[in-house]
Amino acid sequence: MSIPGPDGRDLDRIRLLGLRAFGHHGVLAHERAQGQTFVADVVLHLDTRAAAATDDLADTVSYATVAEDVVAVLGGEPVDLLETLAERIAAVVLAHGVRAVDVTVHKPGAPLSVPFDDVELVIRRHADRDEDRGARAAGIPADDATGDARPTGDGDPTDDGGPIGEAGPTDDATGDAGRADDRVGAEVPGSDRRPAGPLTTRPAAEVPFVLALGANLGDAVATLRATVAALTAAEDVEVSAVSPLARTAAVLAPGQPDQPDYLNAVVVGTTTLAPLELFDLARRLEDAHGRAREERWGARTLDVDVITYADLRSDDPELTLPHPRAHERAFVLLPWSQVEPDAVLPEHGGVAELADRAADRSTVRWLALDWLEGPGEQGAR
Ligand SMILES: Nc1ncnc2c1ncn2[C@@H]1O[C@H](COP(=O)(O)OP(=O)(O)OP(=O)(O)O)[C@@H](O)[C@H]1O
Ligand SMILES: Nc1nc2c(c(=O)[nH]1)N=C(CO)CN2
Repeated sequence: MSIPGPDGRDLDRIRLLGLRAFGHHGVLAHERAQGQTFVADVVLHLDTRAAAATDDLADTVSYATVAEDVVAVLGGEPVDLLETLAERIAAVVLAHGVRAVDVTVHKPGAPLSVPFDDVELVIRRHADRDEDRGARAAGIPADDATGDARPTGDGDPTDDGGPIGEAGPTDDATGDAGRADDRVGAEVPGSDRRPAGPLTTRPAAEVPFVLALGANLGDAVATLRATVAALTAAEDVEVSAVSPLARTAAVLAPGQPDQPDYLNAVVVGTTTLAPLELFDLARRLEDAHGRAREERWGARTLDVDVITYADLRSDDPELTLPHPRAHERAFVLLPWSQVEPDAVLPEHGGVAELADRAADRSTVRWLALDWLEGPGEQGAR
């Protein structure tokens, strides 16, 4: 069934049917141990008119890449429920920039005691900002969302109380006008639901960003690889470099129980997404890999932090820029300095020098330079 687009006309659909992979999902021990074939049908709802006019793949979604991402979830980290599997598939597909997706997950080998042909779960998910925010509100404890639970002295953004996108030291008295070239782009559709401002404004031209990835639960290498692949495939995002993979001791709050080592990497690139759109993409990728948000600095399947977006400064607790703790984290600074040796973190200084001074510097060990391909190390510990 078609869905109306923003102009009221029906969206088009790309249907990928019978995508399959051998997976280990299920509640029962033998399902986890032996595995079985899982099948997915995905229907992408999008407007294909621009691509039809230009005949250019860049104006639509590459169904081949979507298919690879879906199969990676089917054959990836085991989950108990078809519901979880379908939700993860929806999240990786939405990360490609389609407006909505229908996901049908089939489990023809389900452990039933009666004859049957198939078990199917069908879900529809929208890339609608209200719904994104609803899901986020449901998944994140209030403390976490406001930053209130952060220890004192680590840059709690709520202490600063400044306005969104407060002008930084590089800006003159004209504030945002000082960055006019970067900030005059279109408002994000639906941004009326968030206060209009620099965080919801798309740049007129591509701007640089830095993302930090971390994982210390599950098959961390596979998760990080899939995340880089999804970022590379994402609409309006150009990945220009990915750092070597580092193995790092978990940096914990005082008294926090020990955790497995992390695998960390940094992705740099350019984007025409608004800052909060880039942040939402990061959140969707975390959700796609089953990120739980129960404990601050808890062990996690995937963390994607926005470290910098152009030269934007923001004191908004939802998206503080630059990331308020990046300057003291060797697990961010060292990988970043590997791909951008001369990078500077506004207000703090050269990234390579900051890395050398960071308290966790000695715990960072390089695992692999070419970790995006090949067998890699399985898991963080
Ligand atoms: N630059 C940023 N990147 C990612 N999250 C941010 C940023 N600025 C503020 N936040 C907010 O921080 C909150 C906690 O995010 P997250 O769960 O990723 O934290 P964490 O990884 O446990 O800790 P840390 O923020 O110290 O890395 C979220 O509500 C998010 O909106
Ligand atoms: N080594 C390491 N430690 C952490 C990390 C991380 O990515 N790597 N992330 C945290 C919260 O974002 C807390 N501690």
